[in-house]
Amino acid sequence: MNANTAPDFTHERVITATGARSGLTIIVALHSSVLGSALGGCRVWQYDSYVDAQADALRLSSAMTRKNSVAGLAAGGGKSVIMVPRGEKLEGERRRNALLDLGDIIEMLGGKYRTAEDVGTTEHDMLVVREQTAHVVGLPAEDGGAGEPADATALGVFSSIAPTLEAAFGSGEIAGRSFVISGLGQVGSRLARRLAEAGATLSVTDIADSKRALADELGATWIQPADALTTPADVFVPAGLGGVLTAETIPALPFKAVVGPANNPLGRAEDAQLLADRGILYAPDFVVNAGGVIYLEGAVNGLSADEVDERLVGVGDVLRRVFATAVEREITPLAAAEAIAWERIDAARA
Ligand SMILES: NC(=O)c1ccc[n+]([C@@H]2O[C@H](COP(=O)([O-])OP(=O)(O)OC[C@H]3O[C@@H](n4cnc5c(N)ncnc54)[C@H](O)[C@@H]3O)[C@@H](O)[C@H]2O)c1
Repeated sequence: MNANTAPDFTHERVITATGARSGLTIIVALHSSVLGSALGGCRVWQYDSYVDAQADALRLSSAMTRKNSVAGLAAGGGKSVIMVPRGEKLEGERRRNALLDLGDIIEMLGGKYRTAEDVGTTEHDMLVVREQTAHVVGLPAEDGGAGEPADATALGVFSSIAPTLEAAFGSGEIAGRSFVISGLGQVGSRLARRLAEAGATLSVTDIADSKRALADELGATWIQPADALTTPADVFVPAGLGGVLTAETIPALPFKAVVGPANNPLGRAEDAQLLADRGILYAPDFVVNAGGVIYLEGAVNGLSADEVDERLVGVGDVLRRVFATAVEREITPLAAAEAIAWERIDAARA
């Protein structure tokens, strides 16, 4: 995880606490509630220090503000992190205690922040959080919740592929295009299936060797994780963790476009310009991976499955607008997406 440099602090409120039951460091970062109650998942992850965990929470929560704004949701941005000591797996009673502690902290914010599952947490974890606070979404379907949003996220990313290909190659045709997918988790695996069905040529990898089975099933080429950024392809799909596209890796990237679900795949925002200088089209993460929050907000607001699907397919139209704005204003797609996000928030503030 790329958490070496502190992100800008523009947050409404951040609570960093030692969980009363678990003894673990828990961070709840409310970045903005201007557009409505903030929505952003809870990450359970190992960090070297609480400073790294806090930096990650700050970065992820401000990205949620932009994501929810660009997606047109009446929701602000926030995120929570439960820091797991190196070498420890958060399981059993300690996991339950940490999630109860998280619920207590979320409750302190009085509904200005709602959590959901994210990397390292599941819908069943959210049931535990709900014991302490009502401000949680994405509960299991059998408990009346919306369930895991990974399908929706994968559909939103898939809807972003054709606009990316159109902008990079002049045609949105997926069949015959080559992709490297790094990360075959909940979203990456579903996306890989959709791309394979659409006739893409896939090279895939994951740090979990067990994912090779999916590669075999889809007729994809399995590559080593270390080769993900150097295996030639039309498109790179970051679907693991963030911080992989940096001043060190960008000069040698053998791709024409980057589009994928991973949050914060760039080391720094400035790296968007390095990609543009190399003629590599970057589809901003928080635009293309908004499917999960679109789905969760849709469930909260009682939309039908068809209405939600329509909005998920609409992620592609939002991305087309981002690319068009970038061309019009002669800025990177990332800067264009930021501008669209902030214009909406500024208008709501005015
Ligand atoms: N799940 C969602 O609905 C959702 C929504 C928005 C954004 N995202 C983002 O998309 C990304 C993937 O989410 P997910 O829910 O599929 O998570 P996941 O934990 O299910 O999958 C991540 C996968 O990446 C693999 N991985 C980790 N480091 C890797 C590396 N260096 N090289 C190759 N593989 C690596 C892991 O082994 C795992 O299989 C994350 O960045 C997440 O924040 C997910």
